[in-house]
Amino acid sequence: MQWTNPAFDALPKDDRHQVEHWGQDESAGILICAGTLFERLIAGDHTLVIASGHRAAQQQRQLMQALIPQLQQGANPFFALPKILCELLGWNSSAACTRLNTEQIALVGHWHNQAQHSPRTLELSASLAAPLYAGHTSTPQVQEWNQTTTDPLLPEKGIWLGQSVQDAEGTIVGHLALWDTEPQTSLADSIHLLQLSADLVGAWLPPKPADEEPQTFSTDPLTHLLQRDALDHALIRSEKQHPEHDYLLALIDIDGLSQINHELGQQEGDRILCTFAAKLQQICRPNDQIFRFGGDEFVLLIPVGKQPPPLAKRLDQINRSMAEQLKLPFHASAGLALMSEVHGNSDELMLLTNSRLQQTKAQN
Ligand SMILES: Nc1nc2c(ncn2[C@@H]2O[C@H](COP(=O)(O)OP(=O)(O)OP(=O)(O)O)[C@@H](O)[C@H]2O)c(=O)[nH]1
Repeated sequence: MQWTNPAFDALPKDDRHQVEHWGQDESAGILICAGTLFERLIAGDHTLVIASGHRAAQQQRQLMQALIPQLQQGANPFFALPKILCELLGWNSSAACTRLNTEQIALVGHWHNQAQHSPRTLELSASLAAPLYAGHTSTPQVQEWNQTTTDPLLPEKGIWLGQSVQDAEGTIVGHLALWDTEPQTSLADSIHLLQLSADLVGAWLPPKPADEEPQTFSTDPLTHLLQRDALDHALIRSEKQHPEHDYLLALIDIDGLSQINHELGQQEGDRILCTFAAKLQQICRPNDQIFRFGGDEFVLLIPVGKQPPPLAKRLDQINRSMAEQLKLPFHASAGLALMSEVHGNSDELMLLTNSRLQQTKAQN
């Protein structure tokens, strides 16, 4: 048997002998040598030896080591992954988006030039990822371009890789992307890691409860958020899951929307409602639920792990970022309460959050 292959030739002499010897021995199917995994496929008289890149395996391990602890601490995988992928693969930019509705996606994680950038809502039709959402495909997309594109994130030229994220039922719920003007990394390694990341996120997303009839709920035409009927349903479900699982309910109310409408017009009021809704969505982790409860009221229903999430701090950040973005004074008040405080009674939970909201508003 003659062994010819640049990768094989690059092995130290002793390792080459070991691989050659193993290649002729038909008893064992796998060899690990010099950190590389060799696998043998036999078809008739022909033997094909496949070496799985040592580097790919290392990158996969590093991905798990970086991502899993963050997931355990309650991080949103869509927020965490772009930084992890850029640092592992050496690309300049990465994004992880979730589908908001048929026209919009939420840019949840955005790592660019070694910094995390703010979440925002993007138009799906302008994104290079639009074809990923059009068909139920798990095939990655590769695009190279030399002129300005419609995608607001992309530079004037470069290479873009995109991979859809599907939930357990195969529904496309978002995508991951990498781009760079001149990528220095192997495209094959990058695609491979992007696919693995998408599979991990898909597996991490909460499964839809099997014991329930699928139900459709109305969405609010302005913000595309679920409404009161869906909140009632979610509260009954969380009531049933208590006391094994606790939930944090937040009732959030934009202060002075009627004044904004009066001074700046209804359209500006609408824009503020949509921007605020998108920012609330961006702080939601995969198991969190968000609803538009009334005109200027929103509700978050959040499963609580070992500790309640730092929601009050996140809402403060949203207030600051709204004021900065709108260049207007902006404040939304919140009343928070745990299901365990009211012994699993969701009606009382709503009353408690409402009274806390009123207390907070009275102090502002
Ligand atoms: N632009 C816009 N305004 C809305 C919408 N739905 C409700 N509103 C307005 O939101 C305001 C809600 O009134 P209030 O409950 O008094 O709230 P507020 O003016 O924010 O006052 P506080 O909540 O007490 O701070 C009303 O003026 C409604 O017209 C909407 O979809 N778009």
